[in-house]
Amino acid sequence: MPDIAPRSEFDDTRAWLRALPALTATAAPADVLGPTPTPCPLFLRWLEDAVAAGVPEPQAAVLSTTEDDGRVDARVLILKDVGERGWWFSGSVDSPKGRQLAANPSAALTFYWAGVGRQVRVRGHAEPGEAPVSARDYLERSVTARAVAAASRQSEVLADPAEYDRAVAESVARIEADPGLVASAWQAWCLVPDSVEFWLADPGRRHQRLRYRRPGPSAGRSTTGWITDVLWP
Ligand SMILES: Cc1cc2nc3c(=O)[nH]c(=O)nc-3n(C[C@H](O)[C@H](O)[C@H](O)COP(=O)(O)O)c2cc1C
Repeated sequence: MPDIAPRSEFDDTRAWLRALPALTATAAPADVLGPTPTPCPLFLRWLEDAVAAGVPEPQAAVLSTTEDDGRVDARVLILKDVGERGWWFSGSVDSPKGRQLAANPSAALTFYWAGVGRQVRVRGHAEPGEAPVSARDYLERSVTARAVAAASRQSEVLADPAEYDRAVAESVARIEADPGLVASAWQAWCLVPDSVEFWLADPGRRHQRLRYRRPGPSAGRSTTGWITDVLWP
């Protein structure tokens, strides 16, 4: 990141924001969008590229969901696994996101890897994973992370911070007494995609976009289950 003058030296916030560099990644190798039969291997290749380029926390993504009244909600979380079935993430069924997904499983995951100038958008529906998958995910967390997950009334108002400390301490004690304990609300979800878009920045603003989508019932011609389209930038 080049040296940028502090915000106070700009006329207004707008001017400061305009001065911040964006899409600074250098051009990618020509074959970087070479399509694979399904989106999963291409995603993994891109994720490997992001890791190799030192992109911080490339496994973090924005999960978008909707509320009952149609309002959109979104938050960052961690990608737990990827395979041909879909993109896995986890959290509490009692959290707002858990309730939103139960009411409407339509969801999207958005990855942005600035260091390599790439974005991936995964859209589809979230399926609750099988109980052993959720249990394994929970048990792989640290004791503290398990205790917080078990104790937390996530996203509710915390009136008294001492209440949090008490609840987590009790939860740690329960886990230490029974290390195999799995919080009943912990859930792994699989975002089963119907569309996955790969977006590649170009220094000359001729960005490249490749979208995979599952054909509708009438199309029925794809051998892999996916159709690819190049999109206008
Ligand atoms: C880098 C990062 C990783 C996170 N990972 C998770 C995660 O894996 N699962 C989760 O439930 N929340 C995770 N969070 C917290 C969520 O962003 C969010 O605050 C929380 O899940 C409550 O969201 P909700 O009220 O929409 O349910 C993470 C936050 C950040 C910034």
